[in-house]
Amino acid sequence: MSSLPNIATVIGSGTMGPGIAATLARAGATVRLYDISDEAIARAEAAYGVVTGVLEAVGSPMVPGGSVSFGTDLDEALAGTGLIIEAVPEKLELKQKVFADIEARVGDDVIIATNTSGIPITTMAESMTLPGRLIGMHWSNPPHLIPMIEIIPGKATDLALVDKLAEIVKSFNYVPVIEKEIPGFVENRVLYAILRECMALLEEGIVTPEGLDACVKWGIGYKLSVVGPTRLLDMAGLDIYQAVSGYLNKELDVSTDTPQFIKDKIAAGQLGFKTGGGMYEYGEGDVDAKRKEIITGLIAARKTLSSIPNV
Ligand SMILES: NC(=O)c1ccc[n+]([C@@H]2O[C@H](COP(=O)([O-])OP(=O)(O)OC[C@H]3O[C@@H](n4cnc5c(N)ncnc54)[C@H](O)[C@@H]3O)[C@@H](O)[C@H]2O)c1
Ligand SMILES: Cc1ncc(C=O)c(C(=O)O)c1O
Repeated sequence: MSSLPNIATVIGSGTMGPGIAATLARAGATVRLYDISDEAIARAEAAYGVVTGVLEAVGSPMVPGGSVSFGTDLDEALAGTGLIIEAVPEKLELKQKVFADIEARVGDDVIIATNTSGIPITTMAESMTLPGRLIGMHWSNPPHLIPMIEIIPGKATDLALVDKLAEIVKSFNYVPVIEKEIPGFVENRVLYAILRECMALLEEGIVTPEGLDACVKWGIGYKLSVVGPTRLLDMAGLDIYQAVSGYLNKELDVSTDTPQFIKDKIAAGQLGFKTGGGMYEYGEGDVDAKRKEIITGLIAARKTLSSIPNV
């Protein structure tokens, strides 16, 4: 019998919610996707066919009986649910308000998982009636394509939930990575270390955005998609790592704030795909075309990576 609850609820239907909902439905769950915004729900409904097409394309096994329903009624979304995944914007107070609204409506045994990118679970759980039921379940974007989920218990989390959630994650053929709590968790600590250096290199004019993307894609992304950073050190030689890190680590960017040129772009309304401009400019139809290229590339890469051994 699958460990995935029969009914699951996803709270927040923005970038992450719809892909999470579709993945759980594909694994056989009756999923309720909830948002406060009618537009967000309408967008998710309109895009649902594309998302399920992607799951089909990567050969994600389909357990019959799964479905997604879309709505803005929280009581309906939570009725009979066994697993709630919160995916609302990354704001502590908002998430805590959502947990309070949920706790007022569900039984004590319902698991509440949060897709926070890195706010400590312990902090988020402080306002909860039953803090032991909150656990970090960090999906990577796009969630219906990246088959790995970080699982992070907070200080108050009931430890039985860790194994339970890991079994749920395995039930839809994703890899659970269980971690100790630390701000940003593991994936975003590594990603943001890379992004900090990348943004500093751009700000200093050391390389163009196109050059940076090519260098990181081939020099780092391609290799790390096959070997992982730990094995990479064996491949390079620990002596080489010592020699290079000895002079290079002290040169790397250590700034603690978001770079000014990114703040300026945000102030000018340049947020990326969602506003039609960000690090690059996009003309009519360019965003849709880029999204398609990215999804096509991720499907092809996932098929290839799934067919070779873990190194
Ligand atoms: N975008 C990413 O790449 C990514 C990856 C992994 C994790 N995350 C994390 O997942 C969470 C969601 O991120 P996102 O990118 O999908 O955000 P988003 O801004 O794209 O979507 C959030 C959705 O939540 C809805 N919402 C706001 N308040 C709500 C409420 N009270 N109840 C229900 N819905 C509400 C909004 O209407 C919106 O549709 C964040 O914590 C984020 O850090 C994001
Ligand atoms: C820039 C960025 N920030 C956060 C996350 C996830 O929490 C992602 C991602 O999953 O890709 C990201 O790209």
